[in-house]
Amino acid sequence: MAKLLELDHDYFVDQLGEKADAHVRFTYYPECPRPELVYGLKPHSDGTILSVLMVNDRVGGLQVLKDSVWFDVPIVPHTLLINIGDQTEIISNGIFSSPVHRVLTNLDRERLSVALFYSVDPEREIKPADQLVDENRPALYRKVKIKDYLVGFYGRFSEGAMVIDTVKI
Ligand SMILES: O=C(O)CCC(=O)C(=O)O
Ligand SMILES: [Fe+2]
Repeated sequence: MAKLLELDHDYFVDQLGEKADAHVRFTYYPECPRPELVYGLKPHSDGTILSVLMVNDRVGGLQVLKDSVWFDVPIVPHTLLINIGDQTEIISNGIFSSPVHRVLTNLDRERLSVALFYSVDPEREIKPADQLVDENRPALYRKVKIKDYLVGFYGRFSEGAMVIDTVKI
């Protein structure tokens, strides 16, 4: 990613800091008698630098939003899905975007996923990289402490709002 943005090759690694956070979420989605009424996971973007997702290789349900249309994420067995998160969107000044995604429920099949979330040290602040800001492309996001961002994250998520909107200039 740093190479594509013409940043120092370890730019993102440096941003992570000494106490970068990694955690894992196992999600079990049971069968749902009314899938048209219930989300497995409602629309959100991940608050991370990157998320690595291992999805069920038989039951779909993950969808990604592009140009106001929901697309099914195809199932590719034995494949890990790498998802860019909000922290990367902020640091890249919007050049990489953190996709909005959701999970649908399934009438008669249960589903499992395992997600690994990688984040900057919660005590650090992030902002768009100086090299990606100039008069033609001003900073699109304000500086934010990761801890504050993630605290807001779960509150905003439960309200169905997009947390990244809170740091947009
Ligand atoms: O279960 C999935 O396929 C996606 C999980 C997800 O988006 C998340 O945990 O943030
Ligand atoms: Fe997610």
